[in-house]
Amino acid sequence: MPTEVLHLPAAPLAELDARNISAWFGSRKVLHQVSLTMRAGEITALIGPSGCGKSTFLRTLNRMHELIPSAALAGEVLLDGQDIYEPARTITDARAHIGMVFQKPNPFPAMSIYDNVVSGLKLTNKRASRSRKDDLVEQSLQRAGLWKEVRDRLRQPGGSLSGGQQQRLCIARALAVTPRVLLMDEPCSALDPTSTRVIEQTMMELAHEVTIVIVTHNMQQAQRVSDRCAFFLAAQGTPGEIVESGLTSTVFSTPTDPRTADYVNGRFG
Ligand SMILES: Nc1ncnc2c1ncn2[C@@H]1O[C@H](COP(=O)(O)OP(=O)(O)OP(=O)(O)O)[C@@H](O)[C@H]1O
Repeated sequence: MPTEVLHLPAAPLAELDARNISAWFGSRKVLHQVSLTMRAGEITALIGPSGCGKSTFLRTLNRMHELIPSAALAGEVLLDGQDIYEPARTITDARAHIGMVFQKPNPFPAMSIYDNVVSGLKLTNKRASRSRKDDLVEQSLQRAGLWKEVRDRLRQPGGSLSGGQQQRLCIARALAVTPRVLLMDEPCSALDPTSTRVIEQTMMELAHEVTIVIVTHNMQQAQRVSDRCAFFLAAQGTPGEIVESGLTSTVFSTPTDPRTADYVNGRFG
């Protein structure tokens, strides 16, 4: 590994703007005309009770929803003003710009830590020389807050790491393709409180360089990490909608809708 890391340019900060997103599984509509602006360089939290469509909404933001055979979608997702669903744009293109980290850490367990980090390059059809890969691995692991713990064991399998370390490895893998947006679907729900705090710290440091959208059930977490949040709700038998969105401090302290107040105060969900 090189002793000095080239400073690899980060992608410029980008805003993600979802407009009138409706989503279906078969004939069942699960989201109705959801619009939300996720501002550049901020962390936006999606909150709401189970089944109200938060994960589905998140998956529409990088075209993962359309991979489910019965799934359908209406609306637009603008990345810096350009719709990722335009016919000329590909799924691979969307993935290259909008990365995702899942609830359960999912590194390739038998693959080395090093190869896990660079594995995203192949998926997005990016190529890099060996020395550039070395730099990319170091920088991505640093940004994910994992470098110091793994710098001497990069050839060990990803599966040898703890759960929290594996999740930071997944964050490093997502960052290695220099995305402009990072989507995180309950990234800490499988982790202990200490690992959770480390991931939260990592997110807050990353927010200066990449726009972050996180689904969380943890109200304290939403308040600790997010700048803004959106409260989703699906009333009995109806598709999910956003009831209220805004600055997290406002949504939690002085919500305008009584349903938001009930939810953030733990009265349901
Ligand atoms: N692959 C699928 N096929 C059919 N229906 C689905 C599928 N995935 C989700 N749904 C349905 O879509 C609705 C929204 O689900 P979604 O997972 O987006 O909600 P959520 O708010 O993220 O829930 P949770 O907080 O429990 O993860 C639910 O009614 C769910 O049952």
